[in-house]
Order: sequence, then structure tokens, then C-alpha cells
Amino acid sequence: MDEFRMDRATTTPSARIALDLDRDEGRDNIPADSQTSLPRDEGRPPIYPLHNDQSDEPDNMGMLLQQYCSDHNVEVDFNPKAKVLNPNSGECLVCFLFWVACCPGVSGRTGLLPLSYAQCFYVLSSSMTATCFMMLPMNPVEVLKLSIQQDDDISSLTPASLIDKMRQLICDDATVPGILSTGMKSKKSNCQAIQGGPVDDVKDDVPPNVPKFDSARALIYKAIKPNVLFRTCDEDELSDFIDSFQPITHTKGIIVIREGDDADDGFYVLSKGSVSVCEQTEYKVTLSPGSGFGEIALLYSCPRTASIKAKEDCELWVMDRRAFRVILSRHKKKGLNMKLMQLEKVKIHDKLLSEILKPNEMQSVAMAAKFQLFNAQEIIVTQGEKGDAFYMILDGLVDVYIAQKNNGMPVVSLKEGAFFGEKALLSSDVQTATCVAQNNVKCLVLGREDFVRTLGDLEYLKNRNYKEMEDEVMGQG
Ligand SMILES: Nc1ncnc2c1ncn2[C@@H]1O[C@@H]2COP(=O)(O)O[C@H]2[C@H]1O
Repeated sequence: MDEFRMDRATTTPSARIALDLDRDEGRDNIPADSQTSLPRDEGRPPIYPLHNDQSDEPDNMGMLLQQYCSDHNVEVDFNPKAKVLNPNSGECLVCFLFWVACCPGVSGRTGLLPLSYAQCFYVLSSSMTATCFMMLPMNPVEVLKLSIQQDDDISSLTPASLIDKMRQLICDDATVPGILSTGMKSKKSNCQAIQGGPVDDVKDDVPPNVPKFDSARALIYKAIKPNVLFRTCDEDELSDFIDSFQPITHTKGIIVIREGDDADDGFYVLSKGSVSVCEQTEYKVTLSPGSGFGEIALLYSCPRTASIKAKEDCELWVMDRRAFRVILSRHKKKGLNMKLMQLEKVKIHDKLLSEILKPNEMQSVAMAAKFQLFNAQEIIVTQGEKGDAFYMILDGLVDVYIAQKNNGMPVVSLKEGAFFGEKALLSSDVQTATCVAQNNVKCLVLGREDFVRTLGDLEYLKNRNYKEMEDEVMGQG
């Protein structure tokens, strides 16, 4: 490999992060000559809409990422055509590694998926995959090395920590040979948060609601519940998905899914008959009733990765792609609103969080906060340990113990609406009490790092409010 052909990749600063490599030439083996370079740095770079077609919220994860890049002078080209190449070919100039360690079904089978930058945002802005990603411009050898490391806690990645990871790798020539490490040159004026709406809007769509017998619902439930596509869905969401499946039949010999096709159909559950799975004409496996398939293209907006052929006359249920996106988007919005409602109740010292933060900052916090479940008797925080998160109780009871107080009995039991760990947001103090789930507890959890990185220092924000009020009064005087 000739020094990974970094010459073209580094002719412009922004090329360090994104290259416009055209995947249409083939997924795995794209000749370098066929790759076009982007017209960058001719004044203002083009602004591309985000390919976030699951949400109609302007304030999505992708936008936060862009905003963060802009605020921290990190150059990222958001060209949705920038492509990820399969690193195994060794022919890529720069790879974006999209680490799918949290999707065992996917990573186990396909390893690193070739995804476009736009597709990265698709996954990035979707809560369903627990955001397992790293996007690294790096050489294939490093990508392969990283692909076998699966021990990072990537579920807690935020735009800020993602960029930090990128920054570390980009800036460190020693760990990423072949990557030109120039200083992070500011393009602040050029990088902007983009009002990226969905490419094809689904917000007015009404997903189908097909009545089904209980047995059919049970069959679909069993098939979708363990599938990576639905791994973060709650029961309500699963039920809405089940409603939207429609019946379809295929006769023996019909190709239900063709490898390489764009997935405009959807996700299937086989209810009668059998189908065979082939990858590049090689037979892989036969699926029987109760199996679900078609998740990969839906999840990553990539072409179908295998062909599925009816081995006999088949009855199937299919959920189309648009229905999938509408339902997902609705639930995502519902989840965000629920988080916001909880956050609005939070008081830091004597002030409501909503008085300290602006509405868009509240939104950012809500997006960074995560639901977390604790089993009965589980210790949530331990007295004396360093606090790193803030917990709001949504459901259940939490007993608070303080060493040497109350003869080992809880000093208080906190219920729904209460919160603890707020000190962690204000300083790096140790926990002043031990909090234990009395029964099954559901919390909204906000990591201090997330909070501070997304919004800056809370003390500053609190003071800022007073300062703004003072300024207003002075202005009136
Ligand atoms: N080796 C395999 N075993 C079982 N199912 C597979 C295998 N490879 C691909 N598939 C399924 O076949 C589907 C083809 O369309 P998708 O790529 O959307 O999603 C794919 C998976 O659901």
C-alpha cells in the first residue's frame, strides 16, 4: 500500500475528516482514480442538509455535533456524499470507522459496515442503536485493529466525547500513521449548525394499522424483540411497530429481497414457509417461520446485504421503511418531551433548571440525558465515591443512607420526581450518601461530563442569569 495515498486526502484541511469517495463504484473495492475530490476551501464550504430522516427535530444529535465542531474549531465536512469504504480492501484513502460493537448481530456478521457519512448521522441521530460509533479518518490497518477492540463504553458517547476521540486520533501521528497532523485550523465562520430536515419528510405520514390475531402479534413480537433494529424499543413502541406490519405472500422461487437493491420495502417476518439466504450467490442459511430479516438496510440505509428467496410458498408480514421511520420518530419525540418534562421539575439549589438554562439548552440536556433502570437493592451511588452523574427518579423508590446516621436505616426514601447527585453537576465532590434502589427504579441520568461539555459550567450559567437580569435592570435605568 503506498502510504495509504494520503497526499490527496490532505491537500485541504477539511479533507482530514471527510473525503468525497464515491461508493457507487462498488462497496468494497473502489479504485482511487475514480474518486473525486471535493471543491473545498473555495471561500465558504457548501452546506449540506443532514441525512437525518428519522426525526423532524431541528435540534438533533447531528446538529449538536456540527455545532460542537463549529464551537471548538474542528473542521468537519458534512458532505452527505462522503463515503466510508470497507477497510479490508486496503484501497481506501481514508476510512471512517463506524464501530458497530453495540450491535452484536451486525458486527458479528458483517464486521465493519461501509457507511456513508450521511448514514453515520442517520445512526448517530437515532436512539435505536445506542449510538455506537466512532468516525475516524485513519488507515486500514488501524481500522482493522480497532475493529477487534470492543471494550469501550460507547453507549455514553456524546457529540463532545465523539469529537474528542476524533481529535485525539487526528492529532496523534504516532497512533495513526499516515494521518497528517496539522493543527486544528479554525473555520468557525464556515462551519455552522445546519437546519437539516429530513430528506424525504415523513412527519405527516400515518403508518398503517392492520388488525391482527393474537397469534400473529405474538409471532411478530418474538421475531422483532431480539432484532437489532428494535433493540432499544420499549413495549409501546414494539406494539406500534407490530400494528404496522402488513400481510404479503410470495410463491416458491420468488426473490423476496435482492442483494444490492436499495431497501425501499422494509423489514420482514416469516409466518409460513421457508426462505433461503444467499450472499453473493453463496448459500448461507434457511430461515423458518418466526424469523425476521431485512434489518440491515433499514438500519444503515445501505443496499441489501443478502438475497432472500422463497423456498416454498410463503406467508410473510412486512413493515415498510416509511412506517418504521414515522413510528421511530414519534417515539423519539415523545421520549424527548418526557425527558424535558422531568428536567423542568429539577431545582439546583433554589432555582429551577429551566430558569437557569435557555429552552434550547434544556433541549440539549434532555438529549444528553438517558433513561436507566435499576433493579431492587441495586446501589446507584456510593457515599465517598466520586460523583459523575445526576439522577432524576421517574419511577420507583430510592433509599438514601448516610454512614453513621440513623443506625444503618435510610435517612430518607426518595420517590418519583425527586433527584439526587446534583452536586456532581456542580463540582467533582464525592457522594455524600449512598443511594439504593428500594424496588425497580427508572431514572433519567445526566452525566456531569455531558452536562458540562454540552452547556459549559453550571455555576457560570447560574451567574449568567443573574448577570443578565442585572444588565436588564441597568439598561432600563
Ligand atoms: N448470514 C445471514 N444469516 C441470516 N440472515 C442474514 C444473513 N446475512 C444477511 N441476512 C439477512 O438478510 C437480509 C438482507 O437484507 P438486509 O441487508 O436489509 O438484512 C439482511 C439480514 O436480515
